[in-house]
Amino acid sequence: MPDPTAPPRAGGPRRPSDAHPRPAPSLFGPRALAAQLPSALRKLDPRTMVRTPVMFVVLVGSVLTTVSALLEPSVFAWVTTLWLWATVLFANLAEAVAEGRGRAQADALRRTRTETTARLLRGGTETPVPAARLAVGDLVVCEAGDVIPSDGDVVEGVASVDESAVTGESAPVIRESGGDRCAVTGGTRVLSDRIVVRITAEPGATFLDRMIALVEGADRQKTPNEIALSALLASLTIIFLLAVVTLQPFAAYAGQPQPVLVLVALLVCLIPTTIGALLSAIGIAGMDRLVRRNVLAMSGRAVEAAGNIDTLLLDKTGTITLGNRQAHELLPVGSVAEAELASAALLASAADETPEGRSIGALCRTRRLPAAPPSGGVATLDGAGGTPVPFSAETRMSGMDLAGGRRIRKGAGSAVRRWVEENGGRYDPAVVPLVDAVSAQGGTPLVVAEADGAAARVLGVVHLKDVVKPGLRERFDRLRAMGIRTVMVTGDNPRTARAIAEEAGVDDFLAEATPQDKLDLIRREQEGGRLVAMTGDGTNDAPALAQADVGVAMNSGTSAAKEAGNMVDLDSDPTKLIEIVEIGKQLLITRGALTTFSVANDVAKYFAIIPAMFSGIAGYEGLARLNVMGLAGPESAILSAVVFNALIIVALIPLALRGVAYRAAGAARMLRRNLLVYGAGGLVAPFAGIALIDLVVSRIPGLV
Ligand SMILES: Nc1ncnc2c1ncn2[C@@H]1O[C@H](COP(=O)(O)OP(=O)(O)OP(=O)(O)O)[C@@H](O)[C@H]1O
Ligand SMILES: [K+]
Ligand SMILES: [Mg+2]
Repeated sequence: MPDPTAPPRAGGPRRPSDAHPRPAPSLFGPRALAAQLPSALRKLDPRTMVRTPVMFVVLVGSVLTTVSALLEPSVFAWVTTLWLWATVLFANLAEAVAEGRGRAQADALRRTRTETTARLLRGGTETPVPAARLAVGDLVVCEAGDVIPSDGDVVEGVASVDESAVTGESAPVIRESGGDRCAVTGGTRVLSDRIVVRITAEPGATFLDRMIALVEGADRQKTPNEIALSALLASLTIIFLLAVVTLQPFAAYAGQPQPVLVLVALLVCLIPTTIGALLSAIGIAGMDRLVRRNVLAMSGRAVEAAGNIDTLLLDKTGTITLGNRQAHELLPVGSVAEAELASAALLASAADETPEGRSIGALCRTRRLPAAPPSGGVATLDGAGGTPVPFSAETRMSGMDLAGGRRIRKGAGSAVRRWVEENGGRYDPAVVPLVDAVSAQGGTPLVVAEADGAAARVLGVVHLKDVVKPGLRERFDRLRAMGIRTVMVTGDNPRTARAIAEEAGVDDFLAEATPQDKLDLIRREQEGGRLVAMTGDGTNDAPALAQADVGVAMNSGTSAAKEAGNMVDLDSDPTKLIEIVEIGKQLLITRGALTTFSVANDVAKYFAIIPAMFSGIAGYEGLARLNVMGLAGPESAILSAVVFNALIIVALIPLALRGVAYRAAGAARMLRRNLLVYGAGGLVAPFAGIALIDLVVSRIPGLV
């Protein structure tokens, strides 16, 4: 058995710092681009392309120009056609590169998902079965050295577990039955001791499977913002399509109908191909940036919401504190002897599988109190037997009804007070200062009381001690600077809550909160139009995690919490939300910046092509004055615009994947700055770029 008084490690003292993000596999060099060429070619499938309407139009255009080049071959026709195909390919390349990074990680994860044999426990005997045959509810035994065959909850025992296969963190963590640290992940390895695990995942639907699907983007769906933007881009495309089609009668009237090739080139230059090509890559890259910080976002929608969070709710135990509340001292009330209190506390914990319950036995053992059980189990019932009353977050009590009629309870002061009074007793006022003293130190007081036939009475207090995670204050200060309000919610009493809230530096707290209260608090915030993030680890946090716009479950928490949230933090660091918010904001800003750039870009290209198309037509000499760039000739101008339009996609892939630089201060100011930089840049870049390309293109023999 690990020493229960040893410093806890579960999700704990890993510094809540700028933990090093996982290194990104090779970035966007020419080699990385070339490596993704095959996947980019595979994406030419029209069924895939049609999901991006803008690029689908370019694909159709490329087919049209190919046909026209075949019918009326010329150097101009073929070179332009080639560059139109390149445009489509570059768009696919952007997406392929973005996905490629996840794929490398998925491969690495797959390698850890080796074939394991589980030790299935049935009727007290063990049978070896392949992990893939385990069903939900099966019990399996895992001992030191065993790979845990599937996800589950520890129902018996305590063990240290190496979770590095999943989290990348080599320090072992404690997993134990009963509390908020009972969940184990398939593919991780038990380092010491023996645990019995109840399987909670269907084969093929384990956490590791989900993680692989996630980093691969297997079931990626467009987010609401992406859908809205796609719709906007699609309507712009239709408008320009109509504009280009109606141009033909004018040109014909002027005596120079334009060839299909030129019309397609014009259309492709006008529609927002840049953002159309990069949109999905931007979204994938955002998810990928989270993964590299050990956060698994189950949906892109959650990442977007994170960019706009107003309120962050944090659960106290296990999230703000290390989460291993341990019995630290026994405070008998009045004339009660310490041994009497110890004996009652032990009986009340005899069947309490929570870490708090078990720690009471451990305390009595280290203090060598007479009632302490010799070893192993928590307490013996002296053969008397009894009915355990398990702990629940609703009642905030646990205890035992002994066969002889004696009933013992321990729990939160307010809960035990009610119980004592309901059982005809008087809540001894002498216990109040004891409770307050424990609370003032940020500890959790558990009041112990008994009822034996006659009136109930209070015996004393068990001081459960917990430690606030280091380094939280500065991180909450940073959240405040980002305009995010932090609220701690806890089932503990208001005094304890206040002490911990002050020590950790949160803005506000809610004490004596039941799971329903947590849920109501989130709903209230949301009704005010605020977006709420919640960080939690316990089963009783699950409803709140599900209700929150961003629900970040600690990996150290229960499976219920991990199922309910839309993100899992593998480092179990409550302040990870800072990074999550930054990545969300960066995603939104990047998308906005590139959309601005793309549209501004297209406007500029208009001035390159229209004068070229109409140049040389009698009666339209005036348009030639619009040829501000002084391009060599109509063909060269059109081709240069098409080439620029294609190259700008490749040039912006790194920006789309890396995201625009994000600084915490003033999101509104940043937005304004970006509009200026990317809007003005988008207008100017094509003029310079097209003029330069024109210099090269006009030298192609046979073009003009
Ligand atoms: N094993 C136990 N037996 C009896 N009472 C307990 C036990 N564990 C906790 N309590 C009491 O119940 C209260 C609520 O505990 P719980 O762990 O549900 O808090 P919570 O809602 O998860 O909040 P947080 O985790 O943020 O502290 C505690 O403050 C304590 O007084
Ligand atoms: K374009
Ligand atoms: Mg909790």
